[in-house]
Amino acid sequence: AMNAAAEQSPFVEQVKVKERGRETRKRTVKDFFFGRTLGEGSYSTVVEATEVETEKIYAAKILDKRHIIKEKKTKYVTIERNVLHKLRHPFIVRLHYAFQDKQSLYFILDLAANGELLSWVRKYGGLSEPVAKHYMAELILAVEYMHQNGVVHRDLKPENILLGSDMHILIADFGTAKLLGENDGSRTNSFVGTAEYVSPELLMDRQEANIRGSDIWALGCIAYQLLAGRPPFKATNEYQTFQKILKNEYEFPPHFSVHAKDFIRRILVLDPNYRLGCCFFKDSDPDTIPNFDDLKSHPFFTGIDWSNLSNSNPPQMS
Ligand SMILES: NC(=O)c1nn(CC2CCNCC2)c2c1CCc1cnc(N=C3C=CCC=C3)nc1-2
Repeated sequence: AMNAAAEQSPFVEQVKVKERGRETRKRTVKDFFFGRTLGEGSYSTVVEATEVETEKIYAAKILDKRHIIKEKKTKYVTIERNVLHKLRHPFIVRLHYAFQDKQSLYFILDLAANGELLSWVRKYGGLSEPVAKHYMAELILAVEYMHQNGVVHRDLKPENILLGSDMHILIADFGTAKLLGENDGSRTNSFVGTAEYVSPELLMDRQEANIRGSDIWALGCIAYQLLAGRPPFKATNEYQTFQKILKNEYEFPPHFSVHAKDFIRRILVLDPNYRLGCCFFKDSDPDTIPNFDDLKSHPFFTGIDWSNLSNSNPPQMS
């Protein structure tokens, strides 16, 4: 043990850090070379970033401080940083470093080298059932983990489901996430996701919406889209799309299997009380740890080895 005086000296601090063996030296902008742009947000840009010392390649999400303050988004950025810091899962982009300079915040994240799942769905005009089933299974494990850690994504869609170099998914963009149980004082959920994936209850009454059920509704829309090549509720404008959602107006293309249709039908139910996977909805005790067993046990997932997904080789896209 060290005496009190020794504890205070900065040198000792360094020694302690080294003893911990984790390389926790604070990174700065100078530690990275920034390359091609991967995506632009309203107040952030995502670029490839190579760590000079290790030559490891990451994705750097660079957020403009002045713009965040001007647009009053500091709360969202704080939530995103806390969520990214908290979540550790093979199917969710990890935050490796966070630092700032005078004008920007930097989140150094896993790079998803194979881009958006959406591009693959578009390329094949919809995926085969074995491939769609595999990716829905990965997505269900990732969303179950998020919900069990009190995080609701709120904007799940194929654009935010990325693919790593190993072709496993990496869920991105927690800029719209909500941390359950944190009463941040905001009564209404001011945020609504992307039109095609918004749940009916969120459209009807934001206050009452159990936003975890909204992530599950989005899973139903994504399952449909992976197989059909397009989302179930799509119209010429947002208002028409919302009408289709509220009237539960969608059809299945002929190639959908009986199990695929049944799985999607049981999720795309207007009343979240009767939606597959929303069992937590009934007992309103907020501390119930949600589990997605009702989703995982559906016959659509026959053949999926739930305990080994992140180690398995994803099926060839087709
Ligand atoms: N908003 C984000 O947090 C974010 N945005 N992107 C790029 C977007 C491009 C448009 N669609 C949504 C994602 C990323 C991240 C997280 C971290 C992240 C990690 N890897 C990639 N990789 C890409 C590779 C090729 C094309 C697009 C993205 N992208 C991101």
